[in-house]
Amino acid sequence: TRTTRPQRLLQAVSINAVRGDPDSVIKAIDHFCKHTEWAMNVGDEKGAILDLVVMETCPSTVLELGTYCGYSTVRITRLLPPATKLITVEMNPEYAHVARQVIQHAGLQDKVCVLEGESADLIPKMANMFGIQAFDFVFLDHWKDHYLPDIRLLEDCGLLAQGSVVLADNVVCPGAPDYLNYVRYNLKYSSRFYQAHLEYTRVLDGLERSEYQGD
Ligand SMILES: Nc1ncc2ncn(CCCCCNC(=O)c3cc(-c4ccc(F)cc4)cc(O)c3O)c2n1
Ligand SMILES: [Mg+2]
Repeated sequence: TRTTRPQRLLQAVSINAVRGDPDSVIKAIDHFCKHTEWAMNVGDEKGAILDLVVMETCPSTVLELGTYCGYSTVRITRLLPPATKLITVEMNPEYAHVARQVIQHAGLQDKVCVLEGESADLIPKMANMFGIQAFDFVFLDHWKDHYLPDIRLLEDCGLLAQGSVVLADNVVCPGAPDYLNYVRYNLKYSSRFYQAHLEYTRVLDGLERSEYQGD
């Protein structure tokens, strides 16, 4: 039977990337997506903005919703100090399996926990599962119409604290209008937009950075 796109992406990583070298994994995926087959990774242009926001946040607890093949997981985790942990949620078991192998190829498996399931089901269990109070950094890259309900759920579960940073991918394409409206006009957030392009294309897109101001 035909391979899937994530399996073909993983093959490109195993052939072209150096084991234990996250930057070579990132380069191998971007090369595959630019020259062989488009895939919905955050990509190199938006990825550079993601890097900057992560570095300025210096988070010790990170949550990612929507792992896909683990590209942004590797981008974020490679910037984190040793003691930190990143929890990433993926509901598609096949994507999760590929992501674990991509993350392992990068040598980052000890800093990452790939959780399989729906964000709405897993978020309420996270405080107990991991003994955490709040997330310093959250990257939203799952169903675009789940961004708003899930940021509200994070608030209700007390998983956002003053200074927590939420970065959302694709706020222009495919778009998350209800989410943008909420974070831009709600006094609980200080929000700003980073104009960019849809990964590997010239289509306009962007990231929204929203800092939680506390209850
Ligand atoms: N609730 C829950 N909990 C956990 C979960 N884990 C996974 N999911 C489901 C996530 C399904 C993939 C989400 N990502 C996208 O749909 C996406 C799409 C495009 C795109 C596509 C075609 C175009 F023509 C233009 C742009 C570009 C992007 O950068 C995207 O990130 C979950 N859901
Ligand atoms: Mg995305």
